[in-house]
Amino acid sequence: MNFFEANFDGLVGPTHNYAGLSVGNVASLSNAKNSSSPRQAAKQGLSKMKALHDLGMVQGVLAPQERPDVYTLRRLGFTGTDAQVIAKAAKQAPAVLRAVCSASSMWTANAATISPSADTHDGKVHFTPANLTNKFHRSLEPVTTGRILQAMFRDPEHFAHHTHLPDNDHFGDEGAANHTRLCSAYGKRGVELFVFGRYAFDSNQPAPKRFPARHTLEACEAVARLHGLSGEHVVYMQQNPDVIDQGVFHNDVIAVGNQNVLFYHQQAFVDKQNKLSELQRKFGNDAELHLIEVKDSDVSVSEAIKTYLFNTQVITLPSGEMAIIAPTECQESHAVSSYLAALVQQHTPIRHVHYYDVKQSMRNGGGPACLRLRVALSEQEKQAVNPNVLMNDTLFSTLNQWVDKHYRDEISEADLADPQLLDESRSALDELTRILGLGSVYQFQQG
Ligand SMILES: NCCC[C@H](NC(=O)CCC(=O)O)C(=O)O
Repeated sequence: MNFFEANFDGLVGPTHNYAGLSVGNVASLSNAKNSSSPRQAAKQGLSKMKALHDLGMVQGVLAPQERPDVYTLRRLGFTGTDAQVIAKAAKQAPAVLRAVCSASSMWTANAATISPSADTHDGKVHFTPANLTNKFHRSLEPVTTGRILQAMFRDPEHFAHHTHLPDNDHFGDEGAANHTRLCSAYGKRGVELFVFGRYAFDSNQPAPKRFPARHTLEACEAVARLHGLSGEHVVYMQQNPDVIDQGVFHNDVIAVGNQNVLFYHQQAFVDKQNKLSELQRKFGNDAELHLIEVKDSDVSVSEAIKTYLFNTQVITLPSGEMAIIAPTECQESHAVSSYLAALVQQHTPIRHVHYYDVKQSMRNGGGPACLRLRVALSEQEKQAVNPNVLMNDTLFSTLNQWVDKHYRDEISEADLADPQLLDESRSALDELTRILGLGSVYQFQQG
């Protein structure tokens, strides 16, 4: 049977803005309060999806969330009509309003952790939405994420959905941004590498001092249990606390893997040699495991953060060769573009580099890899996916027209208080659920 990896990219929502909400994420803080372009952001994302589709990849779309989140504002004590709730929040708690307007669900690498059927105890694909507890604006995502994933992967014969982990920092879970699956082939049992930032129940262990470690070991272990993974095929690695303190808020800012390639920075991990040996042992001998380590002397951690060299997608093309999907920021950096030009000449499976402009997302700290959620599927499982969410030429033009119809060219901080924005967002999403055949996944549709 044919197996492959499908990428589900987050469609950028109509309220995309720069609110400086993510302490520890350098780009988010440095672009705080700049004006944004939701229309351009959505189109940049769609162009990347279409480009991957055109490269012969299976590409899907993950719908955005309803923002502003007036339900959360009501839980926080703001009352009246929806317009009054927004007006009161704008006046009394502008920082809270900014948070409930975030379009952060676009970074679907944080939507969930997914284990393909070859790895799980019951031969189903398992999904656990990430609770994203560390940031208030992101903690609003998991319930709707779970509903959207269920509307995309409906068939219980093939897909098992779990509830997100308990909403507490002890089980802080940032999803697939901290999860990498290595395997000799997509249909073969792989090694699932879970990367965490700190130990929740042991304060003697290393932890960052300046910026938060969002993801705990205990969350990783819980997801591995829920998905029925065998201990012999799981590796837990701690992220180097010093790099978290420099702004590496997720592992996918400093490492990325695909099949038999792990591409990472010299400073990415604690106890690196031992952990890489464990990974090599658990990976087995079916294929050669390529551990591509980037040295400080080639690319510094700060250059990696600035360019998002590791927030690239490493994909296997239909030809079997691998390509790196990189943001144009990598092309603009001499150190990084020359590193990549040399890399594709070496003896690794990575043979191509493609650059795409996702600047609207990059300014909030989200590169190509943040924008996608990977799901390894068999042909039969793919047949069971809601077909309306899969990218093709028609869906690409339908979604571009939909963006043109509903999205603003520009949003600044003051616009978030405009009650019209809620109406615009709801009519856009209502139409989107019809385009993507999702049913009533949003709270405003549930009456
Ligand atoms: N995987 C990339 C995630 C980026 C995301 N940025 C944000 O939420 C910034 C939002 C703002 O500041 O407006 C985060 O830090 O979780």
